[in-house]
Amino acid sequence: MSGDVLVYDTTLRDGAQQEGMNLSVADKLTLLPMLEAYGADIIEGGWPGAIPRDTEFFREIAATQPLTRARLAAFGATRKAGVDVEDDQQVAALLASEAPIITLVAKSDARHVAKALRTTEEENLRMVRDTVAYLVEQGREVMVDLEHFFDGADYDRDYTFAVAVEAVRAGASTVIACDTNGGALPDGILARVGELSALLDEEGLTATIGIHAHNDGEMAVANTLAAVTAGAAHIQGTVNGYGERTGNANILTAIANLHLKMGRKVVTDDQLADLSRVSHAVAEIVNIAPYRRQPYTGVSAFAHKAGLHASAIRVDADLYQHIDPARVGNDMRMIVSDMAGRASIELKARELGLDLSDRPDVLSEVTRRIKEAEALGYTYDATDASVELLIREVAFGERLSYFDIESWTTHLSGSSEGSHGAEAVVKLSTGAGRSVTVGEGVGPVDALDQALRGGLCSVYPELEDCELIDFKVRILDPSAATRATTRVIISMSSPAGIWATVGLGRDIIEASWEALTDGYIYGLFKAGVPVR
Ligand SMILES: CC(=O)SCCNC(=O)CCNC(=O)[C@H](O)C(C)(C)COP(=O)(O)OP(=O)(O)OC[C@H]1O[C@@H](n2cnc3c(N)ncnc32)[C@H](O)[C@@H]1OP(=O)(O)O
Ligand SMILES: CC(=O)C(=O)O
Repeated sequence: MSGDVLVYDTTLRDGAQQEGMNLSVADKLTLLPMLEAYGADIIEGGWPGAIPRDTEFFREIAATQPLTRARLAAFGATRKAGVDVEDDQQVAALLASEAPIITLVAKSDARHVAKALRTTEEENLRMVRDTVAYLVEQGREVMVDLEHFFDGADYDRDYTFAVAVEAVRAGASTVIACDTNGGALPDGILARVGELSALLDEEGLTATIGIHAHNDGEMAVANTLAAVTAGAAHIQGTVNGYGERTGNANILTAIANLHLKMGRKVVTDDQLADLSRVSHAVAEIVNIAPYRRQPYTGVSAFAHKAGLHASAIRVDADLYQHIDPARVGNDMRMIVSDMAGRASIELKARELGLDLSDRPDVLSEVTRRIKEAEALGYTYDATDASVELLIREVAFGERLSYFDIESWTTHLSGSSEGSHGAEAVVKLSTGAGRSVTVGEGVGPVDALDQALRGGLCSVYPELEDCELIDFKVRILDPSAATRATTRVIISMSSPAGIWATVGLGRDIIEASWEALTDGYIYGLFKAGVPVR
């Protein structure tokens, strides 16, 4: 354990219970170093014996021993009612997993014992006792997830607490109070965890108390922190809060709050500074787009849009941020929009490497043009490349110039049987002369892109590696039907990075053409090609 609260990661088990998440064995193996990187002390790998992929995962780990620091936990249930623990196939599978830690889920709500297990309260206590004692005898560390602990305690406090005591008496190192249905509030968590801690003391029992909180009331992180305040020294959660239904406590947010706000050294400073990278890397592997507004690690977590904020931030960044974003590996960003003031533009320019602090005329002109353009329908929130082209144009008195477009045309051919594709012709001139290029594509924008690339790449080979990776269309005034204004945002990538440009037009082709030409201009600029 790096600090005074142990971090137990259940991304690979409870995280994988999220709707739409489907982790292969290879995915789980790829995620392991990421979970270790942010400072997980224990990684729960899944439920061997229940889920064939998890059985395979534990086999792989036993064979390859990939963990460098964290310990591995296998998750499973207590023995079945009426079955000897030695004969329970799922308990046997937990042992076969070779995981040094086994986390058992035990019913701790009397209603679940009656309705879900359909057994007696006494038999459930025996199931807990037998399974914990047996696994401890076999040399495993055993932790017990007290399922529905908080709801159970509200219904029949004595029974819920009796299950916890039974687990500790049988040898469990840790009992985890679970808010399985995710509806608890911090006050209740604080009280119940405090009572559990006091009860274990009264009984002369020693065990770590843990917390496992679901997010159904959007309280999972708050509840986790409340439990720590009440004496929990083991927190469970998942990267980015993945998990069953609305998810689990986001372990990254919980760690950042504990470390930076509550003075609990849960991970090292270096691990803390890796939180943002891990959040995004894990999102890539599980194939779920990162949540931009995720606290601490989201790309918008330290992004400022309002002009008034920017004007104060220019003097002191801490005036409008709750922590220094670098502590969690994130960055402050300025967003330029019609809410910008001159300070926003100055800070954005600084981000781009331009000092405009003594150019009030430029700041005013860019601000004016941004507001005017946004009123027409342009958007600059997510199109930094268009913002940079505009700032440079105003600051240096002319647009970056690599080519002149003489004309472009495109047409789509079709018949009653459907569309047959599109063709475009682009006539342009560069320093190397005039060219006329034909492009063919699946649609008119694709054809225009092919023709433009064709004309440019022969002169600027730097564009060979540049590709169009995303294309978003928005009709701004749909009530105007076919006369509506269309906005297109195009994203491009090259070895130099990813950038986005915006175009506006009376139709999708005109809007795309503007975004496309700006995209290539920016690509040439990013590649360091000198202007004409
Ligand atoms: C709160 C949580 O998120 S816990 C984690 C939940 N995760 C999962 O359920 C994912 C993996 N689960 C599975 O693959 C399957 O549900 C299995 C293999 C565990 C069980 O499958 P099946 O044998 O077909 O049973 P089924 O899923 O229908 O019902 C669960 C059984 O476990 C019993 N059970 C539930 N909790 C416990 C427990 N803590 N201890 C012992 N038995 C339990 C139920 O009473 C039920 O028994 P029954 O078959 O005699 O009615
Ligand atoms: C164990 C578990 O996942 C829960 O109670 O929510």
